[in-house]
Amino acid sequence: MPTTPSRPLLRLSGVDLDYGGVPAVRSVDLTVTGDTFAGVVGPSGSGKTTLLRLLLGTLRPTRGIVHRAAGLTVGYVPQLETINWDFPVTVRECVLVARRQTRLRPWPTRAERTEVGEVLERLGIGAVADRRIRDLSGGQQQRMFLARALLRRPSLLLLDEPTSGLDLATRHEILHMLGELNRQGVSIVLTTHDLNGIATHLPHIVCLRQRVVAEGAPEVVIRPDVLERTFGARLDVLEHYGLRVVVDRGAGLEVAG
Ligand SMILES: Nc1ncnc2c1ncn2[C@@H]1O[C@H](COP(=O)(O)OP(=O)(O)OP(=O)(O)O)[C@@H](O)[C@H]1O
Repeated sequence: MPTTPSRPLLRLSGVDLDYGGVPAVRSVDLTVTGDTFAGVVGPSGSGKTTLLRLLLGTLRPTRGIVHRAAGLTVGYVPQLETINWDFPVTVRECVLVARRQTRLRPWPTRAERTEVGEVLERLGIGAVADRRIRDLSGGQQQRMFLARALLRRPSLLLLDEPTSGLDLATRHEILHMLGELNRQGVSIVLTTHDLNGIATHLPHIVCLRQRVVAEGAPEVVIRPDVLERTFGARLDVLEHYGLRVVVDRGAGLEVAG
Protein backbone atom coordinates (compact mmCIF):
# COMPACT_ATOMS: atom_id res chain seq x y z
CA MET A 1 0.00 0.00 0.00
CA PRO A 2 1.50 3.40 -0.93
CA THR A 3 1.82 5.50 2.17
CA THR A 4 2.46 9.12 2.88
CA PRO A 5 4.71 9.40 5.94
CA SER A 6 2.27 11.04 8.31
CA ARG A 7 -0.79 9.09 7.16
CA PRO A 8 -2.33 7.22 10.11
CA LEU A 9 -2.11 3.46 9.58
CA LEU A 10 -3.51 2.40 12.94
CA ARG A 11 -5.10 4.21 15.82
CA LEU A 12 -5.99 2.75 19.20
CA SER A 13 -8.56 4.77 21.13
CA GLY A 14 -9.28 4.02 24.77
CA VAL A 15 -8.26 0.39 24.36
CA ASP A 16 -8.48 -2.09 27.26
CA LEU A 17 -7.54 -5.75 26.94
CA ASP A 18 -8.41 -8.32 29.60
CA TYR A 19 -7.44 -11.98 29.64
CA GLY A 20 -10.30 -13.83 31.32
CA GLY A 21 -11.28 -10.69 33.20
CA VAL A 22 -7.70 -9.88 34.27
CA PRO A 23 -6.47 -6.56 32.87
CA ALA A 24 -3.37 -6.63 30.63
CA VAL A 25 -3.57 -3.20 29.00
CA ARG A 26 -5.63 -0.23 30.01
CA SER A 27 -6.87 2.98 28.34
CA VAL A 28 -4.34 2.92 25.52
CA ASP A 29 -4.45 5.73 22.95
CA LEU A 30 -1.80 5.25 20.31
CA THR A 31 -1.35 6.30 16.69
CA VAL A 32 0.95 4.61 14.18
CA THR A 33 1.68 6.60 11.04
CA GLY A 34 3.46 5.74 7.78
CA ASP A 35 6.85 6.88 9.11
CA THR A 36 6.66 5.55 12.68
CA PHE A 37 9.82 3.93 14.08
CA ALA A 38 8.90 3.24 17.68
CA GLY A 39 10.01 1.03 20.54
CA VAL A 40 7.69 -0.14 23.31
CA VAL A 41 9.46 -0.55 26.63
CA GLY A 42 8.25 -1.67 30.04
CA PRO A 43 8.83 -4.34 32.67
CA SER A 44 7.96 -8.00 32.14
CA GLY A 45 4.22 -8.49 31.99
CA SER A 46 3.54 -4.80 31.32
CA GLY A 47 1.54 -5.64 28.17
CA LYS A 48 4.08 -5.13 25.36
CA THR A 49 3.30 -8.33 23.43
CA THR A 50 -0.40 -7.79 24.07
CA LEU A 51 -0.13 -4.31 22.56
CA LEU A 52 1.66 -5.71 19.46
CA ARG A 53 -1.06 -8.31 19.03
CA LEU A 54 -3.73 -5.61 19.27
CA LEU A 55 -1.89 -3.71 16.52
CA LEU A 56 -1.57 -6.91 14.49
CA GLY A 57 -5.27 -7.63 14.91
CA THR A 58 -4.96 -11.12 16.42
CA LEU A 59 -6.40 -9.76 19.68
CA ARG A 60 -9.56 -7.71 19.79
CA PRO A 61 -9.90 -5.06 22.47
CA THR A 62 -12.15 -5.77 25.43
CA ARG A 63 -13.11 -2.10 25.33
CA GLY A 64 -12.20 0.74 23.00
CA ILE A 65 -11.61 0.93 19.27
CA VAL A 66 -8.81 -0.02 16.87
CA HIS A 67 -9.01 2.03 13.64
CA ARG A 68 -7.14 0.38 10.79
CA ALA A 69 -6.36 2.03 7.44
CA ALA A 70 -8.06 0.27 4.52
CA GLY A 71 -5.79 -2.29 2.86
CA LEU A 72 -3.17 -2.15 5.61
CA THR A 73 -0.65 -5.00 5.36
CA VAL A 74 1.14 -5.87 8.58
CA GLY A 75 4.23 -8.07 8.92
CA TYR A 76 4.88 -9.73 12.27
CA VAL A 77 8.20 -11.03 13.58
CA PRO A 78 7.54 -13.14 16.70
CA GLN A 79 9.78 -13.57 19.71
CA LEU A 80 12.35 -16.25 18.85
CA GLU A 81 11.69 -18.01 22.18
CA THR A 82 8.15 -18.85 21.04
CA ILE A 83 9.26 -20.82 17.94
CA ASN A 84 9.43 -24.62 17.71
CA TRP A 85 12.93 -24.99 16.24
CA ASP A 86 12.70 -28.81 15.96
CA PHE A 87 10.58 -28.50 12.84
CA PRO A 88 12.78 -30.09 10.10
CA VAL A 89 12.59 -27.31 7.54
CA THR A 90 15.21 -25.28 5.70
CA VAL A 91 15.43 -21.49 5.67
CA ARG A 92 14.33 -21.35 2.03
CA GLU A 93 11.33 -23.63 2.66
CA CYS A 94 10.31 -21.72 5.76
CA VAL A 95 10.37 -18.41 3.89
CA LEU A 96 8.66 -19.86 0.78
CA VAL A 97 5.76 -21.11 2.91
CA ALA A 98 5.21 -17.55 4.14
CA ARG A 99 5.34 -16.24 0.57
CA ARG A 100 2.80 -18.78 -0.59
CA GLN A 101 0.26 -18.49 2.22
CA THR A 102 -2.35 -16.93 -0.02
CA ARG A 103 -1.67 -18.97 -3.17
CA LEU A 104 -3.82 -21.70 -4.63
CA ARG A 105 -1.22 -23.79 -6.45
CA PRO A 106 0.64 -26.25 -4.20
CA TRP A 107 4.08 -25.67 -5.75
CA PRO A 108 6.12 -22.47 -5.83
CA THR A 109 6.55 -20.68 -9.14
CA ARG A 110 9.96 -19.73 -10.51
CA ALA A 111 9.11 -16.07 -9.78
CA GLU A 112 8.36 -16.90 -6.14
CA ARG A 113 11.62 -18.83 -5.78
CA THR A 114 13.53 -15.91 -7.30
CA GLU A 115 11.81 -13.44 -5.01
CA VAL A 116 12.60 -15.53 -1.94
CA GLY A 117 16.24 -15.91 -3.06
CA GLU A 118 16.50 -12.15 -3.49
CA VAL A 119 15.09 -11.30 -0.09
CA LEU A 120 17.40 -13.84 1.61
CA GLU A 121 20.39 -12.25 -0.18
CA ARG A 122 19.22 -8.78 0.75
CA LEU A 123 19.08 -9.76 4.42
CA GLY A 124 22.50 -11.42 4.24
CA ILE A 125 21.32 -15.03 4.73
CA GLY A 126 21.48 -16.26 1.12
CA ALA A 127 24.45 -18.48 1.98
CA VAL A 128 22.46 -20.41 4.63
CA ALA A 129 19.26 -20.76 2.58
CA ASP A 130 19.43 -24.56 2.52
CA ARG A 131 20.36 -25.00 6.15
CA ARG A 132 17.87 -26.32 8.71
CA ILE A 133 16.38 -23.44 10.68
CA ARG A 134 17.48 -24.88 14.03
CA ASP A 135 21.11 -24.74 12.86
CA LEU A 136 21.10 -20.96 12.41
CA SER A 137 22.58 -18.43 14.78
CA GLY A 138 20.16 -16.17 16.68
CA GLY A 139 20.90 -13.27 14.30
CA GLN A 140 20.27 -15.45 11.25
CA GLN A 141 17.02 -16.74 12.75
CA GLN A 142 15.89 -13.17 13.33
CA ARG A 143 16.71 -12.28 9.71
CA MET A 144 14.79 -15.31 8.48
CA PHE A 145 11.65 -14.13 10.26
CA LEU A 146 12.26 -10.65 8.94
CA ALA A 147 12.43 -12.16 5.41
CA ARG A 148 9.12 -13.95 5.98
CA ALA A 149 7.48 -10.74 7.16
CA LEU A 150 8.92 -8.62 4.32
CA LEU A 151 7.59 -10.95 1.62
CA ARG A 152 4.11 -9.74 2.51
CA ARG A 153 5.33 -6.26 1.48
CA PRO A 154 4.00 -4.77 4.70
CA SER A 155 3.49 -1.07 5.26
CA LEU A 156 3.79 -1.82 8.99
CA LEU A 157 6.26 -4.21 10.57
CA LEU A 158 5.76 -5.38 14.17
CA LEU A 159 8.66 -7.08 15.93
CA ASP A 160 8.53 -8.69 19.37
CA GLU A 161 11.94 -8.30 21.04
CA PRO A 162 13.92 -8.57 17.79
CA THR A 163 17.29 -8.30 19.49
CA SER A 164 16.85 -10.43 22.59
CA GLY A 165 19.61 -13.00 23.00
CA LEU A 166 21.76 -11.45 20.26
CA ASP A 167 25.32 -10.19 20.69
CA LEU A 168 26.11 -6.48 20.51
CA ALA A 169 27.31 -6.41 16.88
CA THR A 170 24.28 -8.41 15.64
CA ARG A 171 21.95 -6.15 17.63
CA HIS A 172 23.42 -3.14 15.85
CA GLU A 173 23.10 -4.84 12.45
CA ILE A 174 19.42 -5.65 13.02
CA LEU A 175 18.75 -2.12 14.24
CA HIS A 176 20.56 -0.68 11.20
CA MET A 177 18.54 -2.95 8.89
CA LEU A 178 15.29 -1.81 10.49
CA GLY A 179 16.36 1.84 10.17
CA GLU A 180 16.99 1.27 6.46
CA LEU A 181 13.55 -0.34 6.01
CA ASN A 182 11.96 2.58 7.82
CA ARG A 183 13.71 5.04 5.47
CA GLN A 184 12.32 3.02 2.57
CA GLY A 185 8.81 3.67 3.89
CA VAL A 186 8.05 0.76 6.22
CA SER A 187 6.52 1.82 9.51
CA ILE A 188 8.04 -0.10 12.44
CA VAL A 189 6.93 -0.84 16.00
CA LEU A 190 9.07 -3.14 18.14
CA THR A 191 9.19 -4.19 21.76
CA THR A 192 12.44 -4.31 23.67
CA HIS A 193 13.92 -4.78 27.10
CA ASP A 194 17.12 -3.16 25.91
CA LEU A 195 16.90 0.49 26.86
CA ASN A 196 20.47 1.50 26.05
CA GLY A 197 21.22 -0.79 23.10
CA ILE A 198 17.95 -0.24 21.23
CA ALA A 199 15.34 2.08 22.72
CA THR A 200 17.47 5.21 23.07
CA HIS A 201 18.52 4.84 19.39
CA LEU A 202 14.92 5.00 18.17
CA PRO A 203 13.17 8.26 17.31
CA HIS A 204 10.10 7.37 19.39
CA ILE A 205 9.63 5.42 22.61
CA VAL A 206 6.40 4.27 24.25
CA CYS A 207 6.70 3.51 27.97
CA LEU A 208 4.08 0.93 28.93
CA ARG A 209 2.92 -0.32 32.28
CA GLN A 210 -0.55 -1.55 31.43
CA ARG A 211 -1.16 2.08 30.52
CA VAL A 212 0.97 4.32 28.34
CA VAL A 213 3.02 6.10 31.02
CA ALA A 214 4.68 8.40 28.47
CA GLU A 215 5.64 8.49 24.81
CA GLY A 216 7.94 10.64 22.72
CA ALA A 217 11.54 11.12 21.68
CA PRO A 218 14.26 9.63 23.96
CA GLU A 219 15.05 13.08 25.39
CA VAL A 220 11.41 13.38 26.46
CA VAL A 221 10.83 9.94 28.00
CA ILE A 222 14.27 8.70 29.05
CA ARG A 223 14.13 10.58 32.34
CA PRO A 224 14.37 9.21 35.88
CA ASP A 225 10.80 10.16 36.83
CA VAL A 226 9.26 8.53 33.73
CA LEU A 227 11.44 5.43 34.07
CA GLU A 228 10.51 5.07 37.72
CA ARG A 229 6.81 5.24 36.88
CA THR A 230 7.34 2.69 34.10
CA PHE A 231 9.66 0.18 35.78
CA GLY A 232 8.88 0.86 39.43
CA ALA A 233 12.60 1.23 40.11
CA ARG A 234 14.96 4.13 40.49
CA LEU A 235 17.12 4.45 37.36
CA ASP A 236 19.62 7.19 36.66
CA VAL A 237 20.10 8.82 33.28
CA LEU A 238 23.42 10.13 31.98
CA GLU A 239 24.20 12.12 28.85
CA HIS A 240 26.90 10.52 26.75
CA TYR A 241 27.85 12.11 23.40
CA GLY A 242 24.26 13.32 22.97
CA LEU A 243 22.79 9.88 23.78
CA ARG A 244 20.91 9.10 26.97
CA VAL A 245 22.32 6.22 28.97
CA VAL A 246 20.23 4.49 31.63
CA VAL A 247 22.14 3.35 34.68
CA ASP A 248 20.66 0.80 37.04
CA ARG A 249 22.42 1.52 40.32
CA GLY A 250 20.35 -1.13 42.05
CA ALA A 251 22.06 -3.76 39.90
CA GLY A 252 25.44 -2.56 41.14
CA LEU A 253 26.35 -0.69 37.96
CA GLU A 254 28.17 2.27 39.48
CA VAL A 255 29.53 5.06 37.36
CA ALA A 256 33.00 6.35 38.16
CA GLY A 257 33.02 9.82 39.70
N1 LIG B 1 -2.94 -15.72 26.73
C1 LIG B 1 -2.93 -15.19 27.95
N2 LIG B 1 -3.79 -15.58 28.90
C2 LIG B 1 -3.80 -15.04 30.14
N3 LIG B 1 -2.96 -14.06 30.53
C3 LIG B 1 -2.05 -13.63 29.61
C4 LIG B 1 -1.99 -14.17 28.28
N4 LIG B 1 -0.99 -13.54 27.61
C5 LIG B 1 -0.46 -12.65 28.49
N5 LIG B 1 -1.09 -12.71 29.67
C6 LIG B 1 -0.80 -11.87 30.85
O1 LIG B 1 -1.00 -10.51 30.46
C7 LIG B 1 0.01 -9.67 31.02
C8 LIG B 1 0.78 -8.97 29.90
O2 LIG B 1 1.50 -9.95 29.17
P1 LIG B 1 2.41 -9.57 27.94
O3 LIG B 1 2.95 -10.85 27.38
O4 LIG B 1 1.67 -8.69 27.03
O5 LIG B 1 3.57 -8.74 28.66
P2 LIG B 1 5.01 -8.32 28.14
O6 LIG B 1 5.24 -6.92 28.55
O7 LIG B 1 5.12 -8.63 26.66
O8 LIG B 1 5.96 -9.30 28.97
P3 LIG B 1 7.46 -9.80 28.65
O9 LIG B 1 8.33 -8.58 28.65
O10 LIG B 1 7.76 -10.71 29.82
O11 LIG B 1 7.42 -10.52 27.32
C9 LIG B 1 0.87 -10.57 31.87
O12 LIG B 1 0.42 -10.49 33.19
C10 LIG B 1 0.63 -11.95 31.30
O13 LIG B 1 0.79 -12.96 32.28
